[in-house]
Amino acid sequence: MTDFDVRPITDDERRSTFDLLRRALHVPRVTGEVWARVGESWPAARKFGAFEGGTPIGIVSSFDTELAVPGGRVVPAAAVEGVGVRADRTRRGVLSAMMAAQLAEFAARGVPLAVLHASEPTIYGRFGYGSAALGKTVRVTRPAARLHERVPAAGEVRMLTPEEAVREIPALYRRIGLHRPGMIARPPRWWPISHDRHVGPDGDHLVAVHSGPDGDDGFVVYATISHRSPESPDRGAVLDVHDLHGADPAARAALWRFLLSVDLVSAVHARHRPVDEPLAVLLTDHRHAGTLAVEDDLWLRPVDVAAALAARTYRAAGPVVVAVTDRLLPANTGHYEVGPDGARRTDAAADLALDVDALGMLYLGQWTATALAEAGRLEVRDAGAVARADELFTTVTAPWCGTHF
Ligand SMILES: CC(=O)SCCNC(=O)CCNC(=O)[C@H](O)C(C)(C)COP(=O)(O)OP(=O)(O)OC[C@H]1O[C@@H](n2cnc3c(N)ncnc32)[C@H](O)[C@@H]1OP(=O)(O)O
Repeated sequence: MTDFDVRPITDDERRSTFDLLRRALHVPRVTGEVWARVGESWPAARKFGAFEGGTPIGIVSSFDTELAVPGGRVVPAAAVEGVGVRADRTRRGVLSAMMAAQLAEFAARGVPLAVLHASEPTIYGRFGYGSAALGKTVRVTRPAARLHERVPAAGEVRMLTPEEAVREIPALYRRIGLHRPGMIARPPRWWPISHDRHVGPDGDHLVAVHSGPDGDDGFVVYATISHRSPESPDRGAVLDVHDLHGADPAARAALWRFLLSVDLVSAVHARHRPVDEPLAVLLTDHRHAGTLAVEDDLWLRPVDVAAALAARTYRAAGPVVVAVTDRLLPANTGHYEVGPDGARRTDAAADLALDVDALGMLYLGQWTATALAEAGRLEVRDAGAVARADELFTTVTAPWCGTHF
């Protein structure tokens, strides 16, 4: 049995908790020189540590962001990151205690939704997070893959210098906007660690920007993995896409056209792309764009169920009453009516019942009520309500986060 306290960390505990996290994720501790550069991106704010005496044994962190929800609204959200427990203190409730403290703090601040990317899909369901957006890993083989002649071709692609990439991409990401449910705003502290480090003067990633009729409207960040060897000297490199965003389909197609035009390349590889990105129909031959995997991408937890349900829109269908159970935030447990004119609490009898993590799965439109019912994750009390819930919650565009954190 371990005796530990969970509390917000202090400024003096930033470095030791950062080191603890890196150890939990199996990456080496940073040197003093690196800490001097990245330390500011690990502020004490929004972090709970678990401590034995004064020694940290666990950490959970988050940052404030905004999340696009179905219907186009962008709502405040907490992005959970930096979760780790010291290897000799796992499986004795340390994470559970930190998650409970963090969720209580989100609820006290009135944050409607929390999101995260999970290192393992088995961890977060018990804390009310549901797998809310999937991402696919694609591989487009070269040199045969080419874009169909009808794919619109307008604008120009230009490569940026490392200095330009650091300077220009944050504003371009903001200009592109959060146009898909699941996309999040990237706060200033996200960029040094997740972008500048890769694309800046010491990084090994390349950046290309697309300019359309109204100026810059898309960018791609990618790395080049050389596959040449003495045994196969002619084998081309693989372009590994790290970040690709475009304001509209034409900008995104132009960036793919650019990637497929780079010489001495045998394949373009991209992880965590939207599941409905129409790569196959952009190409003359579907088979040159293979989906290697479809994985959980964004996990979502309604923190304030009433506010979360009211934030998104619903398609036209008869209303349904959903009973939600939330073990960790019991104030959420209750009945909610959801219809084309919005969502609110109700005393009416429930047509459907589910736990808050399953509501997280339904929320961005990734999973249907039918799928959740078939999997036993949604209890059906009125058979007609499942089809109505399918219609209400469905979105035309698949949800996608597109930001690693
Ligand atoms: C958002 C992010 O940052 S993702 C990164 C998450 N971090 C990592 O993966 C780093 C390596 N792993 C770790 O540091 C730890 O194992 C953690 C943080 C995943 C879990 O911490 P723990 O303190 O062991 O969790 P805790 O003891 O509270 O476990 C609660 C329950 O979850 C289960 N659980 C916890 N981690 C896992 C896991 N990796 N796989 C399966 N079950 C797990 C426990 O068995 C326990 O189940 P129970 O309630 O039925 O008994």
